[in-house]
Amino acid sequence: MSRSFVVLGGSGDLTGRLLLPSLARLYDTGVLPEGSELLAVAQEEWDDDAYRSWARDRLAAHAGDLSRETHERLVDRLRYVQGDVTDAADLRAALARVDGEPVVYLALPHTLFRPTLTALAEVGLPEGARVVVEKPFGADQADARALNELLHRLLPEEAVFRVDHFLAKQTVLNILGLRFANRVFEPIWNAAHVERVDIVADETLGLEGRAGYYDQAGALRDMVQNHLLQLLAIVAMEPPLAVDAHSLPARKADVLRAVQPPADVRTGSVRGRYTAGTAAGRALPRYADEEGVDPARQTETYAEVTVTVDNWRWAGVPFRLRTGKALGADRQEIVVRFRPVPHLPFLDAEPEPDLLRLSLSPDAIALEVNLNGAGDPFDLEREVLAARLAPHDLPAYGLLLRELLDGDTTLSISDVEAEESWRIVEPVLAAWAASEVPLLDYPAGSAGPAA
Ligand SMILES: NC(=O)C1=CN([C@@H]2O[C@H](COP(=O)(O)OP(=O)(O)OC[C@H]3O[C@@H](n4cnc5c(N)ncnc54)[C@H](OP(=O)(O)O)[C@@H]3O)[C@@H](O)[C@H]2O)C=CC1
Ligand SMILES: O=C1O[C@H](COP(=O)(O)O)[C@@H](O)[C@H](O)[C@H]1O
Repeated sequence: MSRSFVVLGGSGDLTGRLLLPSLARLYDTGVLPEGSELLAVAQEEWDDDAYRSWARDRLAAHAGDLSRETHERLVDRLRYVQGDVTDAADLRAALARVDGEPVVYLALPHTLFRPTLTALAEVGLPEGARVVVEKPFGADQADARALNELLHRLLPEEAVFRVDHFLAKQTVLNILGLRFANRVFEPIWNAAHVERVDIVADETLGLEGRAGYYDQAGALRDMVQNHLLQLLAIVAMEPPLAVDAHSLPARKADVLRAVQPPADVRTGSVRGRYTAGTAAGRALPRYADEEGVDPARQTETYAEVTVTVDNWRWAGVPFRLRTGKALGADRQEIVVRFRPVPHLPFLDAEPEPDLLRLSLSPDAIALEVNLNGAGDPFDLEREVLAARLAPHDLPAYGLLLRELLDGDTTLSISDVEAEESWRIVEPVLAAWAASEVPLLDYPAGSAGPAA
């Protein structure tokens, strides 16, 4: 049976920049069955033609490498319904327009997940339906629990897909290969050999017109609660029995249960907000002056939190999670820093620690080591053993949508993981809301707030 997508929030940035280009690619590669359609729901007063015209623009901007014919094949299958997704009558009318087993995709601001699922529960879903929920999964742990209860009333857990597109990034999937398909890393992948781990997602992008969502989320909810903790989970988890829907989410859930927030949030976290400046050659206004921002909300655009993983393998190793918008350079990487050797047989040498850099953009893996240099064989020099990863056929969202169509939840976030991730960040959110940690300014284009 063909599957049709009902995208709630089908006129948003996520849909235009990531979902439509990925769907076009899936049509192109024959993964998406010919009869599949996409029904977008949003509040704009558009008809099908107006929506198709918007979609054409988005595809031209974000899927320029695909042919016009491929764009048009998708555009022909797009339809639009104006409605309020929190209103049961509007949802019923939208669902009545699609045949078969729908995939209902909540491409919405997180504050709308609960009212939307409540309305969806009132309407009910046909047998075989699937529901996809974007990140952040709610606003806090209580909200996540309520969302899980609503979802479980509607569907079995196997039909729920909590998306975190970082899991489908090439380097992240390669961490599984690196760790579990090689003999060399796993014996040293523990507190005896690893001194610290840094997980960084710095962006030069600013708000980019997303105030409606971002100003209520902030950097901690937007990136740390989900993407960065998922990266930590993949780096720190125990070996899964198999890379499948049973083992992978279960091992990630285990390690997330062991993660502890900073003992003192005042010293274990930093929050900041950008002021006017130039990032990646673009002049950006103060965040507080961006359209749609309420400065009184004190929304942070930079977040840094150091957590520990209190289990046998990682006791005492700090994991620093850092992300920010409007920074001086794009940098997405995990850096594993190894401890010094127990005895150095080279006199007067003070070598840097070995570093394993897992870069998510570009997708690359590099091991920085100390080797004997040119000339004097007793001098040490820094060398980098590097590999660029072979490109995947599909971008992260394409891969996730393919998994979703196959009904494979290996890369979905489980109900337990979603709630545990909130447990970890909640003390930080509470301390920040109580102004226990100052909101530091940093100029757009800089390296971030001075810690
Ligand atoms: N943008 C990105 O880069 C990424 C976003 N995400 C996640 O995707 C989700 C959506 O983000 P994004 O697309 O950026 O947000 P946007 O603010 O760009 O889009 C929100 C969408 O929701 C619609 N909407 C809002 N309220 C209602 C309502 N009551 N009824 C019907 N439609 C409504 C808006 O339509 P209208 O304006 O007509 O109301 C719009 O289509 C978030 O959870 C975000 O975390 C995840 C990864 C990347
Ligand atoms: O989920 C999100 O991720 C993007 C960064 O993802 P990338 O794949 O473009 O690196 C971030 O810009 C956005 O704020 C956040 O919602």
